[in-house]
Order: sequence, then structure tokens, then C-alpha cells
Amino acid sequence: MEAGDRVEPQTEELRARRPLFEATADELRAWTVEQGHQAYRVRQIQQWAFHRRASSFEAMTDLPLDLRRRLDADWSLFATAVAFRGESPDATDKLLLKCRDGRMIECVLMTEEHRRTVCISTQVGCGMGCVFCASGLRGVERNLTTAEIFDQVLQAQNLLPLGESVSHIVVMGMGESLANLDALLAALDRVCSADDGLGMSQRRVTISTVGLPEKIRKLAAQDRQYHLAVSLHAPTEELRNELVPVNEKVGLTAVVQAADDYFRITGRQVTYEYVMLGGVNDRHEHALALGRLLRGRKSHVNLIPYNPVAGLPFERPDPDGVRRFVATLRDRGVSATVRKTKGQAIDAACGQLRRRFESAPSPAFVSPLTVEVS
Ligand SMILES: C[S@@+](CC[C@H](N)C(=O)[O-])C[C@H]1O[C@@H](n2cnc3c(N)ncnc32)[C@H](O)[C@@H]1O
Ligand code: SF4
Repeated sequence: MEAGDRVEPQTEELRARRPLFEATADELRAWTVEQGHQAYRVRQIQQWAFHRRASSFEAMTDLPLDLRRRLDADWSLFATAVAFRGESPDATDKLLLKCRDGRMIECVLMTEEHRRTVCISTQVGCGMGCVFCASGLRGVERNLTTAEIFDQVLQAQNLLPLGESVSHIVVMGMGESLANLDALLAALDRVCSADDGLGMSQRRVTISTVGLPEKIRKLAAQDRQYHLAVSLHAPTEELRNELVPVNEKVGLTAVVQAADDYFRITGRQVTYEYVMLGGVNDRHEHALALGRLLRGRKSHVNLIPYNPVAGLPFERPDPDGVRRFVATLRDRGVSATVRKTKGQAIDAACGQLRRRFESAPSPAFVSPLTVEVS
């Protein structure tokens, strides 16, 4: 598949069959024996599905034909269909995936020298309403299912050459991750399972949240190794209330306390994300206040230069100002770095590709919308 092409769904059509990944190895073994085949075939099926990039059951050529046909009748390899693939010159691929109900979700694959990182979504839209973010402009439509979350990793992995795998996951796409925590955890468990998943290390997964204190504590209690990123964006209650409306109910202090608890319970250092909006939260006084808030806390600040969203009144920050902001934090003993903005050419900020796709479909976009999903 070439980037930017019209994309037909996988050779396998999306039908209302159960996604293969939902079955545990034991369940699939029982099903395989029921079909009159030996249980060891399950290892082959899962190898094809999760590591050998099969695009259909038909392509699993070392399985008996009869078993391939039965698989095709009862199971689906994917829960979504690739509707559009965009590629950026900075080695970033963005996939727009169509769900069975016709809704679109986004994921991004970023390829660096030693990393293959996929950024995944957890909801269609978002209900948190951060004023600078494209994801929340129309509110939340629904939570993604476990299958739809897992599928994003699988579909992104399928873009890589055989022998290369997704090495890292960041849950930083559309939606508030912790508002769909149970489905997310179930999907990540399978992604990280060496027995019947992709075998990824939990330590290479970062979950980003707007900061829902009770959910942060619930995540901390899961006995998992996930890295937590908290989207702070402002050093004072007043400014955070303006930028992140949910803060009015939650409160900055409660968010930071929950993040402290996450570190205390898991021993994993928390990252604070801070989107820098030109002239809004990027001034020296903001750096000083952020330094005061985080000084002495075992944390790291990730500054994200704003990626402008059409129709929203925010601008990128001045690069020299960003450098001064970092220096001010570091002078106060707060660890901080600036994130490289990848994928702008393909709208790789959350929710932007879907929005462009839905609001102004160009001829190149029309074909995928006609994909039949039953
Ligand atoms: C899209 S959110 C998804 C995860 C979760 N809802 C959260 O807020 O952390 C991931 C990160 O992207 C940031 N973000 C949203 N819109 C952005 C934009 N236009 N430019 C840069 N970063 C953006 C958010 O502030 C957040 O830190
Ligand atoms: S930044 Fe995160 S929480 Fe805020 S609207 Fe966007 S996706 Fe939702």
C-alpha cells in the first residue's frame, strides 16, 4: 500500500465476526480441536496474525485449506478497515481506520532509528473540551472497544517491513485515555502478552491523561509497568480552568497529588505534558510558577509546541521563548525537554485528520467512505 493512496479495506472484508485477538490461546485451541484440527495450529495462526502480517486467513499458506476456510467463517483478523493512509516526510504514517459502525479513528506510526512508536486513540472524540484540541470539538461520541484499541497497534505494525515490530506505544491520540480505562487495559494486556499477543514490554507503553485523580489511582493499583503522562498545560488553577475546563471540577492540586501517588505506588516517574500556546501559557511568569509547582517532585516536563488547529485561535510559541522556558525550569532543578513535532504534514495532531476528512471530503477521500462495513 502506498501512502496517500485510495485504500480499499483489507482483502478480508469487515464483517460481524469476532476479532481473532479476543480469543485467548486456550479458547482458540478448543475451537481448533472442535474443527477437527490439532491444537498446535493455534501457534501458527497467532504467528501469522500478530507477527507475519497476514492480511487474510487465505494468506496463511501453511495451514490446511479447510482450517483457513473455517477461520474465515468464524473470525475476523481485524476490527477496523484502513480508510486512508497519509505519510509525512519525517517518517510518520497516519492511519484513518473505519470502525464497523462507520466511525473513524486515528493512529500514527512514528519511525525513528531505534524506535517504532504508535500513537493510539481510546475514544471517538473527547468529552474533556480542552480549548486548543481538535479531538474534543464535537464532544465524545463513544468509547472505543478493546478490539478497536488493539487493532490500531496491529494495523500500524502491518505498515512495517517484516521483521520489524512496534517497539513503543503512546496513548496520546483521540480521547481521554482514563475515561475508557477498562477497555484500554484489556487491549494493552493483549498487546503486552508474550503468549497470545504482540509481546511488547509494559515499560514501553505511555498512557497520557488530562488528569482524572481517581482513575490515576486505579491505574496505579493495577500492578502494571505503564508510564504515566499527565497533561498539565498550566501552572495555576485559574489558567488551567481556562484551557482545560474539566479542571474546574478536578483542580490542579488534586491532579498533582494523584500523580505523586502514582509515583509512590508504582515507583515510575511521571511526565507532565505542557502544550505551549503562543502568548497564552508560554511566558516567563508561567515557567517560574511551573518551576515552583514541580520543584522537588520526581517528575519530568515535556513541552509540546502547539500544532495549530484550523478555526481555533491559538498559535505556535516563539522558539526562543520555548528555549528560555526550558532553561528557567532546569535552573530550578525541574527536568524538562521539548518534544519534536512530527507528522504535521499529515495532520498528526489528535483528531485533525478525522476532522479534515469529515468536514471537507476531497475526491481522494470519497472512495474509502464507501467501504461497506456490515
Ligand atoms: C490528544 S491528548 C490524548 C490523551 C489525553 N486525553 C490527554 O489529554 O493527555 C494527548 C496530548 O496531545 C496534546 N494536544 C492536543 N492537541 C494538540 C495540538 N493541537 N498541538 C499539540 N499538542 C496537542 C494534549 O494536550 C495532550 O497532552
Ligand atoms: S487534550 Fe486530551 S483530554 Fe483534552 S480534549 Fe484533547 S484528547 Fe481530550
